Amino acid sequence: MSDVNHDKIEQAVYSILEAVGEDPDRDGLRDTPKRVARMYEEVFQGLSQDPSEHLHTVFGEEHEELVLVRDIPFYSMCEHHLVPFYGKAHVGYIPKEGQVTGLSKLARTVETVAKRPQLQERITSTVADSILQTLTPHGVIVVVEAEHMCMTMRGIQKPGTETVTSAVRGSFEQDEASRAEVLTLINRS
Ligand SMILES: Nc1nc2c(ncn2[C@@H]2O[C@H](COP(=O)(O)OP(=O)(O)OP(=O)(O)O)[C@@H](O)[C@H]2O)c(=O)[nH]1
Ligand SMILES: [Zn+2]
Repeated sequence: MSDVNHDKIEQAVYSILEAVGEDPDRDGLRDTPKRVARMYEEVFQGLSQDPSEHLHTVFGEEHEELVLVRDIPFYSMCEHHLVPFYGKAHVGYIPKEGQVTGLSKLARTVETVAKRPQLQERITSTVADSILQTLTPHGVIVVVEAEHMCMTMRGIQKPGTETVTSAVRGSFEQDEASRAEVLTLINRS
């Protein structure tokens, strides 16, 4: 259930259009406040979800070695400028005691966390910590690569720059070899 208040968004968008010198009542803009309200409900739907809720599906499979889902595409909204940033997340973990979750659940966790006003660093650490707390694996590693529209279409205007963030938990923190293995697998084209 979403807590997004459509009326408030519509009023705010109407005011913004007025404030930039547009006529919010002209034909092309008349429905824009409603459209933006629907869009915000969609792109911020993660605010009403718990990222860990997806991870309770476990299979009891005794696999205590690496599971890596790489190249999970995501779209998020920069909390500073409310413009998109987007890219790929790579999620790896080493399950413990049969706590193996569904592969799609890792992508769902990324989706829930991304669909909020966000910082790339917080997406990365929230996904890692949700997996750590829910599945209590030996280790978790999350790498996120993204392009930020606030750095391309405005401001410093540097299209093509890519920001890479990582969060490393548990055994990956000490075990350099397994960390290197995951990074090699992530970068393999
Ligand atoms: N660390 C981090 N910074 C981000 C992220 N998204 C946007 N930013 C940065 O947030 C900063 C906000 O800086 P401010 O000086 O408050 O705002 P601004 O004047 O619009 O900044 P400029 O983008 O440099 O024009 C900028 O440096 C952005 O590049 C993110 O996910 N992580
Ligand atoms: Zn920004």
